[in-house]
Amino acid sequence: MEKKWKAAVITLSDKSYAGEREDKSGPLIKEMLETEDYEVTEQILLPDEQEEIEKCLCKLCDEKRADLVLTTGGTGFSMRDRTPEATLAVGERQVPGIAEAMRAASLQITPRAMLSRGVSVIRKRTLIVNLPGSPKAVRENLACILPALGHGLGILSGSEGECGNHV
Ligand SMILES: Nc1ncnc2c1ncn2[C@@H]1O[C@H](COP(=O)(O)OP(=O)(O)OP(=O)(O)O)[C@@H](O)[C@H]1O
Ligand SMILES: Nc1nc2c(c(=O)[nH]1)N[C@H]1C(S)=C(S)[C@@H](COP(=O)(O)O)O[C@H]1N2
Repeated sequence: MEKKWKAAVITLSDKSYAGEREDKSGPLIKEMLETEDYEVTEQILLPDEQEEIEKCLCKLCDEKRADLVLTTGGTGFSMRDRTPEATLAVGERQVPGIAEAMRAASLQITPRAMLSRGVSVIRKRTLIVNLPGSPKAVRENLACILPALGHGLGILSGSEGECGNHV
């Protein structure tokens, strides 16, 4: 059956891009999305280069018209971590609640959750969400937001009008 949402996944990792470490986080996101109502149409691996990240995000939103773009990696304190800056640069509207929810849930697991600077924004009809880099963090953060994403994507795409008080 055709999936409802078109999703793209970008891994930001200098090591994986250089072939020094297998990217496990991008494929994990794809697997988690595909157990739900998402088709992952693009899976991309990039180094932590802000300009490249911005170009890629714009292309996925403006040309490919993805409903959802999930990034993994580059949200920490390392000097080359620029994913939030690139995301904010292309975003038209901020969605702070998604990052707030992920950090709140993750803080129940590890105090290091506060070290992720990840953000979430809307550009045109696409929602972009930054996830941290490790597969463990990806699993925990994505599990936290997945139950609410579909409703937001429905409103963004115009296929769902009202915001009812569903649990
Ligand atoms: N894409 C990934 N695939 C598998 N493991 C990852 C990935 N990204 C991060 N990790 C794991 O999470 C740990 C911490 O993530 P962090 O983003 O600091 O990695 P890093 O190796 O410094 O990043 P980079 O690849 O950009 O140099 C890494 O040491 C690695 O074990
Ligand atoms: N749920 C959850 N969130 C997490 C973690 C984790 O293990 N679980 N790791 C944290 C750590 S150690 C860091 S440094 C930040 C940033 O990760 P990044 O630099 O790989 O993007 O995410 C944090 N968020």
